[in-house]
Amino acid sequence: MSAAGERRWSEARIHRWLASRERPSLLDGSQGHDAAVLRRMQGRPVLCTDQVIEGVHAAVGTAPRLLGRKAVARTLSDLAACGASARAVLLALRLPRDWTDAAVRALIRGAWTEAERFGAELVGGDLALGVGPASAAVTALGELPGRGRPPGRDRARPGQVVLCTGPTGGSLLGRHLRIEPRLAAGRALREAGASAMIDVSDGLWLDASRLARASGVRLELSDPAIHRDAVRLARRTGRTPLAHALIDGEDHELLATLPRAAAMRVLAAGLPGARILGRVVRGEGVVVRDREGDRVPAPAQLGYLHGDC
Ligand SMILES: Nc1ncnc2c1ncn2[C@@H]1O[C@H](COP(=O)(O)OP(=O)(O)OP(=O)(O)O)[C@@H](O)[C@H]1O
Ligand SMILES: Cc1ncc(C[n+]2csc(CCOP(=O)(O)O)c2C)c(N)n1
Ligand SMILES: [Mg+2]
Repeated sequence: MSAAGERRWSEARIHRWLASRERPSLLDGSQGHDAAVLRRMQGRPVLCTDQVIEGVHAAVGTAPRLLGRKAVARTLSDLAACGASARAVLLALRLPRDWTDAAVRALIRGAWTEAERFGAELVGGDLALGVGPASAAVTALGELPGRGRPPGRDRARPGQVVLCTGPTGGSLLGRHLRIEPRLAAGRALREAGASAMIDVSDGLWLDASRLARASGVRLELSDPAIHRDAVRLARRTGRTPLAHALIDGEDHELLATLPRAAAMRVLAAGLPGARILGRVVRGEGVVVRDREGDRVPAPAQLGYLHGDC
């Protein structure tokens, strides 16, 4: 990471640079303090955390700006699965000794720019020297307006349809570094009456199975939308585009269950790329059918599981 003549990063210099940036408007306490005291929000607070590790979530040598962007985007995607809006993020960095000041600043700027794109502010974080690969952990605070029960993984009900906000597969070709957290879609789906939601991070089949298991139902999916990246990747791997669409992961589309009439309304109101993939029935597990209506056999690995790949 360090180029000839460039200085290796120092915590003191990064802190000074952070102190010089504009004060986040959500901050009620002082900037750069031990903890960020925030102004009161109207809705319910929603919290989640996620991380990006070099070599695991992104190839070693990925541009620091993209690491920061991805760390925030994948965390905001979990807020989207609750129908929440993003408000604030914290960024904890573990950085190798040979990174430069410029690289560290690029990562942090990548993170805060991504947060701001969705109306959230970077209000704090942590910096530490790490032995081994870089990692960026993001904790996000969201806000859930209204009073109704938020969507869960455990509230899919027989009779509902299954909706997915976009095509899946082939994210490893580059889309996984430019995740689009579906915050607006998550809010629209919750308002329309989605009772269960999950963001597809580990693979459509695996995440659908999690939703099915938590709810005690079966999901029947047919002819899922295949991203063009899945078709491109299939040419290299010898797998089918459908297999990539079902198991690749890091799509970060939302999978939601809701009454059919509500799904039709939300689609008619405008959710580009979204489509009804199937239905919720009594039973367990996930059944997938291809375009011809033939049942797709479940692969040995339904998606990405740390420790099992
Ligand atoms: N180290 C941990 N300590 C406490 N709870 C955890 C820990 N790791 C995961 N969980 C909880 O387990 C549940 C499932 O975690 P999982 O990582 O599958 O969800 P997720 O955050 O949506 O994943 P993704 O990283 O794909 O967004 C979540 O409620 C999460 O908060
Ligand atoms: C270098 C490199 N190798 C593999 C992958 C693919 N990958 C990594 S983590 C993950 C699932 C989501 O993670 P989590 O369960 O932590 O949310 C997937 C599909 C990648 N992006 N970069
Ligand atoms: Mg998730």
